[in-house]
This record gives sequence, structure tokens and C-alpha cells, in this order.
Amino acid sequence: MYDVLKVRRDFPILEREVNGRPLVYLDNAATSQKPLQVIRTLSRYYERHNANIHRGVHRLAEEATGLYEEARGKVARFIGAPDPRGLVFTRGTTESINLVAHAWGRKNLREGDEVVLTEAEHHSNLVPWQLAARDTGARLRFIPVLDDGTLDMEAAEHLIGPRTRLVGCVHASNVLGTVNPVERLAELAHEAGALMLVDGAQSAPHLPVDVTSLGCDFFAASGHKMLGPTGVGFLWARPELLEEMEPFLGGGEMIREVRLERSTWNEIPYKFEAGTMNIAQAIGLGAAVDYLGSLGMESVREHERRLGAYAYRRLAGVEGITLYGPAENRTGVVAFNLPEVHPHDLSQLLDQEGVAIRSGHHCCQPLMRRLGVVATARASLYLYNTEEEVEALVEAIARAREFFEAPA
Ligand SMILES: Cc1ncc(COP(=O)(O)O)c(CN[C@@H]2CONC2=O)c1O
Repeated sequence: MYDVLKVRRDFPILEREVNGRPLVYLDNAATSQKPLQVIRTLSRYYERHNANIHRGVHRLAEEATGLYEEARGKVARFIGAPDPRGLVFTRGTTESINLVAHAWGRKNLREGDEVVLTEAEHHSNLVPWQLAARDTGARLRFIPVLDDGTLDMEAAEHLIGPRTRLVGCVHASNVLGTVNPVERLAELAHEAGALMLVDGAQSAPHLPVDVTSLGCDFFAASGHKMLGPTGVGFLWARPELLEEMEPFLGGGEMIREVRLERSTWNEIPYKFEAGTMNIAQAIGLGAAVDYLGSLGMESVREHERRLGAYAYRRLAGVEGITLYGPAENRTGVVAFNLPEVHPHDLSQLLDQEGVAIRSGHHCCQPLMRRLGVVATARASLYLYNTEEEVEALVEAIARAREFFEAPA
């Protein structure tokens, strides 16, 4: 394990006050804070190495290209990808999944084919497939969520069958905190001759990920949720799939030869990196991966498992509260509701006390309907949060209730 207080000194924003109170940042599922090592990497790149990449023949361009491709290798190794050619930089999870739905989906889905998703998907692993199904005549099927927040795997075994062409599943839910059995879903998908896509937005920052042992064919994640800057994420795919897929975006870099009527494509992964990429952000993500590697993802996972269980236990002691998701095998995401306080009102009152959580549907409206609510409050912990911050949350909730119960 690592020294959390020592780690916190790497995150200057955690020293902030908000509304006259120490910031208690518990909205990490939305975006994480950034360590000085990432911030300084971005500054140093712009101060000393900034140039456009790949085509330039001058020293600066060579340095920038080297840093960018070094970042690709770091991220590939971080997720256990054997070949960095399968690592495509994107803007984030949303763009990564849209790339698959367009560049693989439009080419391979036909009338009557099925894409199996779950009731717990974030809109970015649902809407792209709705659009692909609309355009190809394919049909979407959904693995139900059980009352305890886990997936109905018996139903999954019946839903995944000879018509299935792709199974897509969120690895760790941004609402329920559930870590889903994507390895088993990948087995079921492959037995049916289908591919497996994992939405890793909430797992890559929080769990050790090895795409080979997961058995998936596509893995998508966002840099800003794993200590990196906004504007960068990645899609990992088995290189042979990328070779077969059509380009997603057309333009510079992704071409080999361009004629007026038609063009040929660059090799992977560049076929999928059209135009000037978010160079500095990708290099910043490489620094974020270095930082996470210095802590060790097993240690990050263990810290969040313990702190998440502590938060779940302390919140369960709040009278009348409804907690969503399983008590075990969860990340540090805890969604909850109080009977008499709307989550938006609660989060505003907590903000008055310096406590930052999120309220709303969390881009999971179908899951909100499954839970029988319109919205929830959500605290989401990360590697730098502490038990004292969980206590601050519980105390701020108690004061918010007093505010609403106080006679007018
Ligand atoms: C499970 C999951 N998938 C995909 C995304 C989309 O990621 P990008 O926005 O980086 O493309 C998110 C974002 N999480 C949302 C964002 O804010 N709060 C959340 O829970 C997510 O939690």
C-alpha cells in the first residue's frame, strides 16, 4: 500500500477551499484530479518539445513524435496489450466506442444481427449502437440488472446466441459500482462467434486491467478519469480487427496515397488517427500511467476496495437512505438517495460544505428507470481520498437533512 497523505501532496487542487471549507472531492467518476507530474509534463512539452508529429523532419518534430509514440507504448503496456499497434488514441471513451460502432459496426452488422448490451450501460455504449442498429437493421438486446446491482448472467447465457455479432458491457458501473464479469461475457460471445467490447471508463483508472486475460476484442477508456488531461482517451483493439476495419474519420495522417477519386489508407493505428491529434494530452496520459504504475494498480484497487466498503458501511447507517449496487465486489462509486431530499438539492447543500459529489442520471437513464428513480446522488472515491473525507460526507448529509427538516 502507499501513503495516501504523501500522495495527496502531489495534487495541489486538494489543498483548495470551497465556500470557506476544505474541498472534499468525491466526484472522481466524472473526472479525476491531476498530479503535479502530469501537469508538469504538459507544461514541459509546450515549453520545450512542442511540434506537429510524424511528418516533420526537424528535431522538434522528432522529439514530439518520440514522446507521443512513447506514450502509446506506455498506455498499451498499462492495459497488458501485447502490440501497441492496437492502441488508438481518441478523445475518450465516447469517441472510442463510436469508432467501433462506425468502423466495425456499419461494415459488419446486417438485418437480423444482434448486439447484446446491458441495462446498466452509459449512454456512450448505448446510443452509438442504437444509431448503428438503425442504419444496418441490426437489433439490440439487453442483459437485465438484478435487484442487487449485478448482471443477470443466466439471462445473458440465453441472450447471447447464433445471431449475436457483438457483446458490449461496462466493466465497472459508474452508478452501481459493480465490477461486471466481462471475462465470462467474452467467453459467451466467442462461443457464439461474436466479438466482445468492454467499456473501461470506470475500470482502467481503478482496477488492474489486462485485455488479454479479459479476453475482449475492444477496450475503451478516457484519460481524464485516470489522472490524465481531458481530450484524450484510447481504444484498444486486436490489431487484426483494426486491419479489417474501414477508417472512422478521413483526413491527413490516416492516408497512404490520395487521388482525386479515391485514397489508400495508412497502417494501423494511424488509419484511425486523422488530422492533428491531441499530442500534449496523449503525452500527459503517458505521465498519468507512469504515476498509476508507481503506486501499483493492485494498491489502488485495495485502497478503493477498503474505502468504498467503509463509505458503503457509513452511508448504510444514515437513516432512511437507499444505497444502489452490491455491498461487495464494487469500486469506490456509491450512488444513494434520501427519502425527503432531491439529489440535486442535496448535492448543492453538500457543495456549501465543500463536499463535491454528483447528482443526476449519470448518463444512464435506462438504468435509472430500472432502479425506479429519476436521479441519484453519487459519491465516487479515488486513490487520494481518505476516511476523514468519507466522515465529512456523512456529517454534511446529516446537516443537509437538518436544513430540510428545520421548521420554516
Ligand atoms: C462507464 C462510462 N462509460 C463512458 C463514459 C464516457 O466517458 P467520456 O465522457 O470521457 O467519453 C463515462 C463517463 N462518466 C460520466 C461522466 O460524468 N459522470 C459520469 O459518470 C462512464 O462513466
